[in-house]
Amino acid sequence: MSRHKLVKALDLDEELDDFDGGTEPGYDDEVSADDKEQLRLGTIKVRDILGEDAGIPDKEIEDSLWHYYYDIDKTVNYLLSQKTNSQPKKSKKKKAGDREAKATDFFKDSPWLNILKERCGEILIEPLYPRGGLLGGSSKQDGAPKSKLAALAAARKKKENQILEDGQNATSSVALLDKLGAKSRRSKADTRSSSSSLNPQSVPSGQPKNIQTRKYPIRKPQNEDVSPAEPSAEAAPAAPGPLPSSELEVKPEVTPAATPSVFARTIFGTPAKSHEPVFQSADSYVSQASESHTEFNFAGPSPDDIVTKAQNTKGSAPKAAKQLAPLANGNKSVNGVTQGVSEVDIEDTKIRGKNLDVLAEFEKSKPKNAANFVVIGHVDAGKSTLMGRLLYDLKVVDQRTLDKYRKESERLGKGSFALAWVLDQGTEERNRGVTIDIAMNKFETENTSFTILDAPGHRDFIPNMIAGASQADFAVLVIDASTGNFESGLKGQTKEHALLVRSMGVQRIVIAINKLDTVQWSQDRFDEISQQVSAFLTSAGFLSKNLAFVPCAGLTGDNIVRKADDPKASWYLGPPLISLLESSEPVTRALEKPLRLTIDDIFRGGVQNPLSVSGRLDSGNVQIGDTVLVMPAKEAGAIKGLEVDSDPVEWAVAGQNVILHLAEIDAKYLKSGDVICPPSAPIQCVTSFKVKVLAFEHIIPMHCEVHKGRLHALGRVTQLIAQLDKASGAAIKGKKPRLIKPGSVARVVVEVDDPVPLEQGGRVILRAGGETVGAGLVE
Ligand SMILES: Nc1nc2c(ncn2[C@@H]2O[C@H](COP(=O)(O)OP(=O)(O)OP(=O)(O)O)[C@@H](O)[C@H]2O)c(=O)[nH]1
Repeated sequence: MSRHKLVKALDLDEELDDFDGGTEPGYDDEVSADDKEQLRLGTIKVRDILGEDAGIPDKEIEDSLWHYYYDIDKTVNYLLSQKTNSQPKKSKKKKAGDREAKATDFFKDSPWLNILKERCGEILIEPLYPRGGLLGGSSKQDGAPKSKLAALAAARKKKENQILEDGQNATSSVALLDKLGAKSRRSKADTRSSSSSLNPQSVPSGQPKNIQTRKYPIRKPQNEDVSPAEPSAEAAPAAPGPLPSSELEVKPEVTPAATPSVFARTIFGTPAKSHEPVFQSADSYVSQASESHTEFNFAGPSPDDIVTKAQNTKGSAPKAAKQLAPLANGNKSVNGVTQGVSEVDIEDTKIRGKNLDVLAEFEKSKPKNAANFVVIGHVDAGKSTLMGRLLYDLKVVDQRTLDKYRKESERLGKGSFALAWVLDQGTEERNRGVTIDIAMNKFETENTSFTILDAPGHRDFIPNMIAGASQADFAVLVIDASTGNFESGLKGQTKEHALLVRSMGVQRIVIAINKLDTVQWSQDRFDEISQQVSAFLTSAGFLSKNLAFVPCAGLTGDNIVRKADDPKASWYLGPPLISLLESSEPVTRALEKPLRLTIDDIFRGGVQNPLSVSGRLDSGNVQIGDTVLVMPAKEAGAIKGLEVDSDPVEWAVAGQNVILHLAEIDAKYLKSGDVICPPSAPIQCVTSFKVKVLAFEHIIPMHCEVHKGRLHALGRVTQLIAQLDKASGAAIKGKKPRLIKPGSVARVVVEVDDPVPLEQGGRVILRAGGETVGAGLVE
């Protein structure tokens, strides 16, 4: 029997939300009747395999069954190895070796007890940018740069000051910066297609307007199948600079990292390799930058450094942002962090905003309904194709672009992926025919402004899927209806994705039963799949009224934006997918709460904006001129510019996807997953927290990864405080639990190595050994 049981009857609202915890921890540790029966049946099966004369007492068999969660094969293997090892030993050395083998054998199926040290690093997703001072790496100690790359940056800055003192003219550097092609990383798709061959009358009343698309960069998580991209840090030794290359940090080979960005390549001198730019229109940018970097003198200050410095000097603006007091004596407590923040006197920013009443402005603006939806489902269910079709039929993507994709994909022998290429823009994604990271695209209908978050279906990229789902208001679950594929998908990521989005608070889900062309639009097949999926989703905590099913074929466009053409589909009288999307409820915005923005991406927003971050405003509001705090670095900075959906604006409110152009803060204090908040109401950073967790797998004290949006932290479940009653949420009295079974709810303590910004009510996902083991609410 596998340990990986399916989780049934999980009503997360009931189990996680609707109770305020029990009184005292406790758990009835006695073996339940169910367990006893499993042990009895298991013992019979093990005896059958081992034979009656094996000479192993029942107790030993039961212990092994208990350890292996009743897995017969593992139990038999273990008992056989025990038996072999208990033979008389020939020598002392052999004895020691046997003991070691026995222990290794015993734990070989317990991944959390057998994690190689180097794998601990592997399970984190590397940010797109190289860490260590230039970008990323928000944690710092005693104000000193952490890595040698940071030292390289510091040395460069020192030299830059020298040059400025010598009266070097910054103007030429601006020109050089222009030459380096510091363009916006965003690509705007052609919003007005004139040449679409599709039937324009078929587009429903909700015609798209003012449509923009944006592709997020590819992050690359651990994945054995994917040929590892060149780790970003590897580029460092090649870069000339004050430090000898041997002294620079080189990441271990086991840590696959994202391909260096154009910016990183420019700075570090790594030649652009097989990876194409992430954005549609960035080809010229890459070649320009690649050419330029060869002429750039790395020993001197970077053009941006010079420009920024010159700007600061000109405006006689002293550094407004201050480094906040480090944690006193390494005190890692929540209070320590908060106190550290409150003790710091943050100077007012020199950037002058209009000091608007943002909430009043928001009310005045009569905002359009906005919704983010995440597209989830098993690998190859047709998610990207479906979204590509949606964008094409809505004329977000024009005919010429699609023809180009068709030609290129056919050349690679992947002609059927042409529509998926609208979203999958990374070279590796296209070569392999799989989505690796969230692709973000926008489109508007008459009533609503939508943001699509196309998630990868492959199990190796679940962390990226989690990042996308954390920003979603509702989900579109895509199911491959073709023979055999629905069944394998259900066992695979269909269920896991659905459980994950529910755990992250998503309540509404549109189910696109896709590829119905492959089963001749069989109504029976549609009904069979709808019933099974509906049963699972309601058991996972979705209300029936929040489920909507549509039979469709992304490849042909039937029932996506227009009704199906195929006469075999005439039995379906309901609306196409676009109408179901449009019926989504308006987003509830946490306008009154303090500002919280989890950083999704950090990039160079252009010549005027050397440091920009993107993300969704979880709560509160911001405006130009605001001073903000970045946690956990505890660094303050100022907002010098703002964009909402790629348009420059004065202010932004919760629920909007924004780009903040920052000033008076160094990029080295920022990384994906960090939180931007007001200095007056900073988010707490913790190294230990209690979680009310719903177990997807067995949970014992074990190593795990903590995921919250783009935040990933290595940690451990250190205590199982109590198992909780699923109905009342009260702690079950008795001894502390030894393990939490799948489907149970428990209160556990999780510790992480470095402080992470987390607050009560935050939803986290716990993963271990590449599996999602639980989801919970931070208490
Ligand atoms: N016959 C048929 N094939 C489809 C349909 N939709 C997608 N496909 C094919 O299914 C394959 C996978 O499509 P993708 O869109 O890449 O699937 P995906 O779910 O985005 O894949 P990942 O993001 O990598 O998980 C491609 O070959 C598509 O052409 C459909 O409606 N009918």
